[in-house]
Amino acid sequence: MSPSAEPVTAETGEAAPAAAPAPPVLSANGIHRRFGSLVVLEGIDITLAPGEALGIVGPNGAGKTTLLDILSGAQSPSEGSVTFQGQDVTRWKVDRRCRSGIGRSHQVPRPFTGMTAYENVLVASVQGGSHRRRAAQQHALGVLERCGMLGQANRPAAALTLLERKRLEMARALATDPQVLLLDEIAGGLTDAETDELIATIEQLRADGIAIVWIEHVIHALLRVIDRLVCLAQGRVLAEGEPDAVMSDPRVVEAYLGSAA
Ligand SMILES: Nc1ncnc2c1ncn2[C@@H]1O[C@H](COP(=O)(O)OP(=O)(O)OP(=O)(O)O)[C@@H](O)[C@H]1O
Repeated sequence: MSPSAEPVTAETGEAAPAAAPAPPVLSANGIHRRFGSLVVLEGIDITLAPGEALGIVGPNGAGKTTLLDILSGAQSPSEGSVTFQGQDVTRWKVDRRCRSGIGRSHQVPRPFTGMTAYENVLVASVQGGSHRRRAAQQHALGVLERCGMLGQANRPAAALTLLERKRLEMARALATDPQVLLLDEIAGGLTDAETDELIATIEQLRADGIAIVWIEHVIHALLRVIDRLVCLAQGRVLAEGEPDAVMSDPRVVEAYLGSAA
């Protein structure tokens, strides 16, 4: 046996070439977004590997939600493209991207308040997923269980606590069977104990192989889950890479926390 850590080929005994990294499941390529003369995003390139958890931070107004809107199809870029599983999906609307495997939670949960938690997830399961009626019912119950919401299945959405509404928001996104889940400030306003519960759920989704893009101001929660971090400021990528390194980058400290180290 070779003492080298490199794999060797049987025929030649030479080191085998390293396996190529998996192509990104989702990428934003040269994204610009303008509203009239206001430039909100200016040449953003990001990639998400299969099963990866990518965090996005940045000061208020940096363009984070606009970028998530462009990834989900809620907005079109002024320039640039979005690629999902190797396909250019830039012109695809939200519903088509959703059915194809891009799920999204919103900063402000938007359940149908007159429906129960179960009915909310069922609607998402039927409309966003590819489930027929009976399968959709089973699927909705499974998703509620995955999000720790089975006990609240029959409660009206309007009667849920903040944590439960956030869980329901995630469940509605999951009901569409996403391969990529886009989370927009899901931890805001929760207690530490509630944040722990939410993180456990998100970690389980990761363990199930779902890739995640997570925008968050609650940095300590984000850092417990993500593999890689991007900091946006004034519509540009200010820093990108290993999360702790990005958070201690002096440019990030100055831009995001508002004070030089
Ligand atoms: N529809 C719009 N028309 C005009 N300006 C907009 C529009 N949507 C967003 N903006 C502006 O774009 C900038 C970026 O907004 P965005 O919501 O993407 O920032 P953000 O980083 O998510 O901020 P926050 O952390 O406060 O949620 C802001 O200055 C905002 O006012």
